[in-house]
Amino acid sequence: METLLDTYKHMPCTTFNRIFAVIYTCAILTLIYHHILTLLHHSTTTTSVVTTTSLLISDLILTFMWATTTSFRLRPILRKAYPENLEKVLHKQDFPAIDIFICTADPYKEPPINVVNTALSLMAYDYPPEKISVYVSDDGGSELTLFAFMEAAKFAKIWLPFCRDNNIMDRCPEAYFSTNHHDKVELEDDEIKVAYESMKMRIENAVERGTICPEYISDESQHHIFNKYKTSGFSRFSHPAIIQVLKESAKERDKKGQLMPNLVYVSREKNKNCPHHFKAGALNSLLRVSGVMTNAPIVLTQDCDMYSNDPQTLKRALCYFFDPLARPKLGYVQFPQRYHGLNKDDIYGGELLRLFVANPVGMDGLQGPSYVGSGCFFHRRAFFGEPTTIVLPEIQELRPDHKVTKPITTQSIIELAHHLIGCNYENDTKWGFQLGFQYGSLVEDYYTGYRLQCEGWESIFCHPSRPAFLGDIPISLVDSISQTKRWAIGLLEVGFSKYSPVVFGARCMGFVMGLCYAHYAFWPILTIPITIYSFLPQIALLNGVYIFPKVTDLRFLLYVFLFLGAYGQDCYDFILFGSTYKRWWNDQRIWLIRGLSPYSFALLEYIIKHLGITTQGFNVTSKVQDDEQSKRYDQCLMEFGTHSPMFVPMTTASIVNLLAFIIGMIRLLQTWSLEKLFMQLFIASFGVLNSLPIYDAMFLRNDKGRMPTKTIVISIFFACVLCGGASFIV
Ligand SMILES: O=c1ccn([C@@H]2O[C@H](COP(=O)(O)OP(=O)(O)O[C@H]3O[C@H](CO)[C@@H](O)[C@H](O)[C@H]3O)[C@@H](O)[C@H]2O)c(=O)[nH]1
Ligand SMILES: [Mn+2]
Repeated sequence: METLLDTYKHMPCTTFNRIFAVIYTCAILTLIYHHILTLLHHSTTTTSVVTTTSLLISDLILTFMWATTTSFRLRPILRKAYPENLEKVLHKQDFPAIDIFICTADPYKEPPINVVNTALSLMAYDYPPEKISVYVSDDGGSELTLFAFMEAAKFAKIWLPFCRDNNIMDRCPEAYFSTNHHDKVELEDDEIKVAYESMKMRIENAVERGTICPEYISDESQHHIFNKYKTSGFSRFSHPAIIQVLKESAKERDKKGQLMPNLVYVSREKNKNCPHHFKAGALNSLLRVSGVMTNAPIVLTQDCDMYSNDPQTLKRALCYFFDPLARPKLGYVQFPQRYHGLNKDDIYGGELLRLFVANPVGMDGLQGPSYVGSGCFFHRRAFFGEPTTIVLPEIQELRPDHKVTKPITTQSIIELAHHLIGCNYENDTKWGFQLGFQYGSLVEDYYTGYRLQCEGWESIFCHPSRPAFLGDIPISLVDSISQTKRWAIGLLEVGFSKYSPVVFGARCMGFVMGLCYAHYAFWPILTIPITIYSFLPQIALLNGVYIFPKVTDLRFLLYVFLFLGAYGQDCYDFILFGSTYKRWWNDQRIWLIRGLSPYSFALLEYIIKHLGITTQGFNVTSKVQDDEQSKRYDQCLMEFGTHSPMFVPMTTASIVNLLAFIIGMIRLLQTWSLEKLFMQLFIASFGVLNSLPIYDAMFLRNDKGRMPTKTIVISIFFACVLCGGASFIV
């Protein structure tokens, strides 16, 4: 299909994917059939009943996950937008206004200078500046963040005209100054660099001291604002609402006399007795504040570390909003999350290629991709009910079609805005349920996108070759798996709710879309098959029990096909979407690690929560880079450092696999017969191969990121208990 603004085409692999899916399904059914036969007719001892049942359960779960993955492969499409044609369709004065939301939550984990960089890169979009409003939500309630943005407001005056006049691509100052190829613009460049460095120095200095140097505060009004943060009892968990308009488009011009975007700082009221719903709560506050101030029809949500890497992105997104043929009920346009600073082989699988690229391409051919929290342009209207029936907010000023006529600094507007972000404002309203971003899951992004699509909204995946946004990735193992754990808990909350994708979702959106969403919702149950396959065959081998068919058995070929088929197709996807073999290998390893640790912990915590014992918070991922740690990350070393219970399952598994491998090899040398041994020995060897970086961290390295002795001791203990305990039972 082709229009002036965009085109799309089906991926050539579609036919192959569909045929392969049919063949693979037959193979799976045969295997399951054999498991059941074995269970009914050949399981005579308790051990064999237990092992066969475990394998049956594992394979059923793997089958389910395979089916959900396949739903992404049935109709993948690739799109292309032509932002250069936008003005042929739409006069410049008719370009819509946009409200950009940036969330930050902790000045020590999310350095304000980085948040400022993100904001500047977005303010500098190639777009009429007076139509852009940037709203920053500070859930950290910190004057350090406010101070950083006051500085940014000043710096923007020279940065925006500089980018515009020289047509700069890297509009994030930090990214611009850390590359060296800016030839033409040297003189001005130096001057701006000095201004940037001095701003950076002041902001970092303030963060380091934890307070703002008096000489940085230029006037009385600023003093007055910062005093708000010094009142007694003020903390990030308990403080009044603070809104500060740092730049008002209508009043201020940049150094070259052009209009500038609005820039508004918002820190919603917090109170220990009021649930604040983490990021979803912050975003709903911004929806309301921006509603009364500017009420732009287009809204962009952005994580604080995700800076813009391409000034055309907004126009690119608008291509879809203004193409009536693209999607009639378009609710949002999602760009993938991409990252800067990944190490060469991406040791923690931080690229998340499947999650952020391959799967969305697949969903794009259906009803559209899920929402991933950042880099997503929404129709404001999508937050107010189904495409055909609007859900009205409690006050007229918040309606998506309300026209704002007064300047944003009007006293009555400022007062109303403060009121709208009070702790108790949302009580007895529809916010978080029928209006705005959804509450009730730690992955508010996934859940919100899901519910929007259930309501009938469609979405589009936009994946230009130059990344639209670039963000930070966790560079230590514990950060990476803690993030996965938080996601997993959030996903379970959706998976086992009354809105579960397998039932509710499939009914609203159709079976295949339901399966796509179910793929994520039930991610964490992968822990069951992965844990069983990481321990059971190995422990059985150690005890001389053989639980798989012999090499000469036909069923052996079935296993070979199933294994190679799944791994092969996964690898093929990786290469197809432009990654490398090594990255794929690391990704499949981290898949195993996630199955062993974060998923199992998530499942456990989810259950504990449902017994009403505790609740989980949103543990913000650290975006601070420790130099030594960064160096090890760049060398692709796995970072352990300090003990975490989450390291134990993976380490225990690596020890058990090593033992099984050694004993298996000894048995092989003694008997020279591979027939019965082969499959279990193969699985153990595969485990060992995957555990190489773990052995390295345990025994060979002596840098600070090596595995702590405590983890080693605990893991060895568990390994002994497992192997010893099993031999006792057998
Ligand atoms: O109470 C909170 C907690 C977090 N945040 C912000 O949410 C964003 C994402 O937090 P981060 O720690 O970076 O989480 P990630 O796991 O890296 O983020 C992914 O997963 C989140 C859901 O768990 C989504 O919200 C994000 O958009 C998505 O990028 C950041 O800008 C935070 O400042 C808040 O504003 N308030
Ligand atoms: Mn993040």
